[in-house]
Amino acid sequence: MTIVTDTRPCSIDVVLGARSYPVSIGQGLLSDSRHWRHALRGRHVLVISNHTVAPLYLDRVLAGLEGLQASSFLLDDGEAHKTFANVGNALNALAQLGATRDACIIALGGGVVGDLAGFTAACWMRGIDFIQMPTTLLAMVDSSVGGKTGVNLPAGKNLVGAFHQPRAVIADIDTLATLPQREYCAGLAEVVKGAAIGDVEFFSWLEQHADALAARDTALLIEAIARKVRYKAGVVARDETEQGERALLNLGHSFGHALETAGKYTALLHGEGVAIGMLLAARLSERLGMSAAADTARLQRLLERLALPTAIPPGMQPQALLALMRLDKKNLAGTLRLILWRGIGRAEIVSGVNEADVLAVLEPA
Ligand SMILES: NC(=O)c1ccc[n+]([C@@H]2O[C@H](COP(=O)([O-])OP(=O)(O)OC[C@H]3O[C@@H](n4cnc5c(N)ncnc54)[C@H](O)[C@@H]3O)[C@@H](O)[C@H]2O)c1
Ligand SMILES: O=C(O)C(=O)C[C@@H](O)[C@H](O)[C@H](O)COP(=O)(O)O
Ligand SMILES: [Zn+2]
Repeated sequence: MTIVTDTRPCSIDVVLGARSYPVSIGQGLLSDSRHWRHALRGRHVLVISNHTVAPLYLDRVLAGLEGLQASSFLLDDGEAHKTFANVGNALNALAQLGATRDACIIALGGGVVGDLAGFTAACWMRGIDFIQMPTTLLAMVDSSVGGKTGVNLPAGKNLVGAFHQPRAVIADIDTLATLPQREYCAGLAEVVKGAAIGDVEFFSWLEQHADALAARDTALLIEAIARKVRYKAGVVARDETEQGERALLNLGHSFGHALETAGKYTALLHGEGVAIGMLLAARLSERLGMSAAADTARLQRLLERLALPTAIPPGMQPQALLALMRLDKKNLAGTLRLILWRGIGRAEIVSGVNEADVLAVLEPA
């Protein structure tokens, strides 16, 4: 067993030419504005957060904005509020602030806040700066990195959006102290996803340390965040706008997004949908002769040890889930295009997947 004890801050670059940016991971980063204030170019700053996170951490950020014209815009909490209407409300807050083109939005919160704030930044005056300050594990390891921004429609997840990269990502792991355990575990699902797609050694490392990670060991957590961010940064640098390889980061998401939508964004957290979705993708891959049952079993065991759900919640109908999957953004020419699995560390984009095979894995066992 490898022993991990290093808790020093670290920084990982997302390399995208003139739009490159650092992802800083460590403790005490929000309170010490020397870590992020240099990324602000103009005078106007709008901090977008929500009614749960703002009472906990907004004062730390506002303290670092002294001397600037800053205000905040708060969302109600939850995935159901990642809407077009709220982008409109946030844009109005920018107008009220008198934000010029050198203004900056700071996204302080989880993936919902980050996706919506990033999209708002992409829209205001056709694009202004934004900084991601993720406060959930999921946002630290995934949504704050890579520039996918957007909102949901009643018809499905993330159907409207833009690629718009942040100027910096500041992941202050002190904020995780207040994160509920269920949300923490949902973030671990996106860590497992990275390993399942592209890093067999990382997958074994997660198996080795699953219990300590679930118990939030600080040094292991920093290492896990850094490894996942490094992996994602590499994929994004090679394929920023998902012309190819980046689609692999969607392992489990065609199923997962359908599950989240079917649950009206309240039954399952995003990471939970991804956990179940990865297993369904693994079972479908097995059915198509692409992967072995032993790999599916290893994936299921790891997810269970991280307290993640592995079964479709009762009452969700296979046909209804399939209908939602038909609207997934990866599909082309009216056929299903899914990310399937060749076993631990290897995923693949597969076009023209037969709907009968998908239905077979959606049926209750
Ligand atoms: N853009 C991307 O690449 C990308 C990647 C993955 C997920 N996503 C999106 O991210 C969203 C999921 O993000 P999430 O899991 O962070 O959910 P979330 O933003 O809803 O946050 C989860 C919950 O934790 C609360 N919270 C946040 N920080 C907290 C803290 N420090 N202490 C206490 N409570 C805190 C929030 O108020 C919320 O109730 C989904 O909309 C998903 O589609 C986007
Ligand atoms: O960054 C990516 O690329 C991802 O696919 C990361 C996913 O974990 C994330 O949930 C993303 O929002 C899904 O994107 P979408 O294009 O399927 O909406
Ligand atoms: Zn995701």
